[in-house]
Amino acid sequence: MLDPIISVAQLNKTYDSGTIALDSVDLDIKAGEILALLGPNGAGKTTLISMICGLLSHTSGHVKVGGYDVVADYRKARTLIGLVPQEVMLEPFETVDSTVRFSRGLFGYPPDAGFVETVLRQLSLWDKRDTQIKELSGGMKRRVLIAKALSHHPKVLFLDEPTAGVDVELRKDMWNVVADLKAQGVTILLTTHYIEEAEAIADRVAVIAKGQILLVEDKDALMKRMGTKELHIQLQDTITAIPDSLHAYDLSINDDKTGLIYSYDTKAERTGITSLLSDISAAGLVLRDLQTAQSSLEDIFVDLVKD
Ligand SMILES: Nc1ncnc2c1ncn2[C@@H]1O[C@H](COP(=O)(O)OP(=O)(O)OP(=O)(O)O)[C@@H](O)[C@H]1O
Repeated sequence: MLDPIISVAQLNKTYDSGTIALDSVDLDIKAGEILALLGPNGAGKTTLISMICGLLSHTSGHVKVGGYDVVADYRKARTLIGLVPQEVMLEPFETVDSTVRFSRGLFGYPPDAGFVETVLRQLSLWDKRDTQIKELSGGMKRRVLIAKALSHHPKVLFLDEPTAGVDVELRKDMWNVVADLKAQGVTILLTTHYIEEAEAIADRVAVIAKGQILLVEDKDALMKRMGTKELHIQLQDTITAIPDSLHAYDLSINDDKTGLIYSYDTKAERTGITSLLSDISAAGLVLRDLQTAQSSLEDIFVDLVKD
């Protein structure tokens, strides 16, 4: 990989309690990509993000952001990073506008009303600029967290569960915001429990469980490699046993015994569907309906972490 913007090497974290939260983690993130970090509760996602952001000390290993070591060159590395934390931490009596302006100042940037307006408009917060934080809905507060993180022109944005507790409409809005940021060249690392979120917006997917990275792969390639497709064949009459003449096919009877499910590999030269359908009719079974179903990233994820 050419010059990753984030480079994590052999990172370990053992908390004082003895919990091993990260176990030899290696992870490179390319500039401009959206990487979704998926993992069950307690997998180590927040620990990893906090360590990349230099907020938490590590037991051993190295993390570089934009070429700067997050411990030795903390300040330089931190200026490149925008962090949207999982928990909403905002001053309730401040307005949206002052929250974002203040955060920009903290990073040493001079006031720039035009830039702040652009950020607020991008996040559909412009109309709320004079509203106090305490009067905003939960979803709007999350947007303010993003605006705050963007106030100092970060090159890398960390979104820790950006849409937790947000309704479906706002979630899709947020996905558009993330797509806009990517178009501007911002690298994004996002953690999420909504796997359809990763499926919708990520370029690559990393799966972490028990502090270990199980896989990092291009999302489309992963779905192609691990995904299977099913053909659901509804029959005119109920079926209790698969006819002998169909035993060569990977078939099962569906739960309500009204049809067959055929699993096939989309990458194989032949799916076998044509011959299956003619063999079904030769076996005296009458078709009523056909449907295909593709396994989702969620199915793949569950498969990966079930052990
Ligand atoms: N400050 C701490 N002290 C001791 N153990 C901790 C601390 N913070 C986290 N842990 C433990 O480290 C492990 C990883 O936690 P972490 O919060 O990184 O997981 P996560 O993947 O972000 O989980 P979630 O999806 O629930 O947010 C867990 O076993 C957790 O209990």
